[in-house]
Amino acid sequence: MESLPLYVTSIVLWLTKELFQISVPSAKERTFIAVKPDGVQRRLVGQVIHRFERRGFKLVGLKLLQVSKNLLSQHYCQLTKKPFYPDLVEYMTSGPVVAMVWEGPNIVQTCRMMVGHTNPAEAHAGTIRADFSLHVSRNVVHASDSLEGAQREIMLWFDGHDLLKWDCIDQSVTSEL
Ligand SMILES: Cc1cn([C@H]2C[C@H](O)[C@@H](COP(=O)(O)OP(=O)(O)OP(=O)(O)O)O2)c(=O)[nH]c1=O
Ligand SMILES: Nc1ncnc2c1ncn2[C@@H]1O[C@H](COP(=O)(O)OP(=O)(O)O)[C@@H](O)[C@H]1O
Ligand SMILES: [Mg+2]
Repeated sequence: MESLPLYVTSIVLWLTKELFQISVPSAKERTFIAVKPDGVQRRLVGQVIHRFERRGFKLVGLKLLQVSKNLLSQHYCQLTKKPFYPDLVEYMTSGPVVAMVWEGPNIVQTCRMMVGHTNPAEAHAGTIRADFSLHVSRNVVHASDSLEGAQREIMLWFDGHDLLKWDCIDQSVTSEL
């Protein structure tokens, strides 16, 4: 059987989405991920990146930096009253952090699942925190916990110019959705 012309397929696809109100997750959703100082010290950066790459997500921003207390207080503004906050600041400024922005469908929620519970003792096996850490105060990675949080954190840690728009040539089908 001959296949339908591309424009017919596109119109049918568009009509189907409109008629049935199918919501397709945006392939452009972004999240902020950081390998914390313990992860960098333990040379886990490559393994963390590998997890997101093999899942199929796209890296759009990456830098190694020494975090200032000022940046950290903005990043963790909701935690400043917590009893562990002073230790958290000391830990997060104790050495370099690898800051990243990743892109893909449903990425905020998926990365949270891949990172696992805040406390590694409660994280499921197979998550980054369960596989690489033992204690909540040294839990290797940060991942944004909501879409709004991701947007706020990306703007805080990155200059717009440092985020790259590029096409994964193997993902042209999904990027059209
Ligand atoms: C809740 C809690 C957090 N922390 C530390 C470890 C957490 O990674 C960090 C922030 O806590 P949270 O933001 O509550 O944990 P999180 O899983 O969202 O971690 P992150 O935001 O870094 O992705 O504070 C403690 O040291 N003790 C605690 O009781
Ligand atoms: N009870 C705790 N004791 C020490 N550090 C903590 C504790 N809870 C959270 N943290 C630290 O604060 C970070 C941020 O906390 P939170 O945003 O609540 O969790 P998550 O990192 O999972 O988003 C955690 O990743 C962890 O490093
Ligand atoms: Mg958090």
